[in-house]
Amino acid sequence: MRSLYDEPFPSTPGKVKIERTNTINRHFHRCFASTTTLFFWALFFIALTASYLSFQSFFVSGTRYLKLSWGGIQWEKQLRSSSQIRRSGGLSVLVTGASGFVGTHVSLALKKRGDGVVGLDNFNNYYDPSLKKARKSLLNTHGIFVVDGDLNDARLLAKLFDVVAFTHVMHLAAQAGVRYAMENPSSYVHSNIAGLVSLLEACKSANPQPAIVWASSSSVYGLNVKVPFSESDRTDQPASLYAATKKAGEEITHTYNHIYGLSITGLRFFTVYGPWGRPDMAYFSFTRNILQGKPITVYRGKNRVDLARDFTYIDDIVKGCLGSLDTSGKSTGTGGKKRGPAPYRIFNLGNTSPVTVPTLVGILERHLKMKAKKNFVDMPGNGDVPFTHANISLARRELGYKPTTDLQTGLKKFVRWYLSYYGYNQRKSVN
Ligand SMILES: O=C(O)[C@H]1O[C@H](OP(=O)(O)OP(=O)(O)OC[C@H]2O[C@@H](n3ccc(=O)[nH]c3=O)[C@H](O)[C@@H]2O)[C@H](O)[C@@H](O)[C@H]1O
Repeated sequence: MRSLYDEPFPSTPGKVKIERTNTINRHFHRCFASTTTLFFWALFFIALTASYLSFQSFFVSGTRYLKLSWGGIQWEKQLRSSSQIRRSGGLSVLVTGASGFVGTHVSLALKKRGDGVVGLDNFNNYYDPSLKKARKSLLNTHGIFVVDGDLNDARLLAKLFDVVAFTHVMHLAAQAGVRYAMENPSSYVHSNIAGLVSLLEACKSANPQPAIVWASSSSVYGLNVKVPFSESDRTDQPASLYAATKKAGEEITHTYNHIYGLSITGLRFFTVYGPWGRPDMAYFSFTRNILQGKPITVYRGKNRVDLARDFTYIDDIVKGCLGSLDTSGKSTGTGGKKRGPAPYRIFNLGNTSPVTVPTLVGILERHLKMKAKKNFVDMPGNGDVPFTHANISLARRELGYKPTTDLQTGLKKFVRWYLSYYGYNQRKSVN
């Protein structure tokens, strides 16, 4: 007797000869024998897949909701307590990039004088996040709550403005670093362009609208050769993507000032250094390498000319930031509508005395009591500029800005902090 398997499979289900199969197989083939039944099965499988997918997406979004690092009664309580103003005429400030170098110092200074401060930081890993966490702990011990979140999270920003009526935003969150822009260009667009717009959108819709003070950069002067750099000088020749995104930020904030009446102050920081600084910056990485006996690379410009920077100490920058907040003037809009013109300002915050990079190395050698192993290398074409030099007349006049710390003194304070933070006296390794 021939079994079913001896029969060749029919090419068309409708042509199956049912009488030559057993009962079960007959049913099986009948099911598939008509196009109507096929259609039914196809529908059934589509419905099954669709319900699986919708269940999965419900499950994923549910999990995401549960994992949110912000929200809830306790979280809102922390926000309110942190933003509490404790002096008459005080400010309530949202500090973005609060666990960054400048953000930490500005937050502490504001809190110290009785202003309310809430921090926001995404704790990204551009440099050692443990340093950012340590800064966050420092802020916590001073009663400053730092929200773990990203500028591009519009829901989070809306919630922050919902819970606290911030009078000011000190916007310091950014993708920093001039040379890293060639390695990771999209991170500059994400933070310095998209993140900025997301923040401005939230500020424009907030009621009351806060005044905004934000960090631009000396790098916007790019290939400008007129010294010292004044705010009215050319800034349309950026040398790096970092500089280009900061310049774009100046244009974007102008638009929001013009359309929505947001009060805007942009600060062009000149190579800020000091305790709790950024490990990617030259003074910091030079210190680390000198202590570890590793060589450092010192860039040189055309014809072996030394590069120079208008290195500015953190305490001076903090004074400039607070002066800017205090004099910012009000935003004029409500509910996303402009009611009148609002201030739009840009200031240089520098030290006005450029120092060459080899001189910086010499100062570090003296403070560390160790010799650096220097490798001089021609400046690579990676976005660097040969020198920076700030004209600060405008900031002096409008903000009362007056830097008082020279590089020698500032680096001494930095080295003292560095040795203590990394436990270097106990010969703990530094990464
Ligand atoms: O004012 C700004 O707007 C910017 O300041 C800072 O940029 P820069 O002035 O480039 O500081 P930084 O990297 O410390 O290099 C200092 C000098 O050391 C030289 N340099 C650097 C590294 C190295 O290995 N060797 C070297 O010679 C280098 O060629 C340069 O001459 C901020 O990082 C940036 O985020 C932005 O805020």
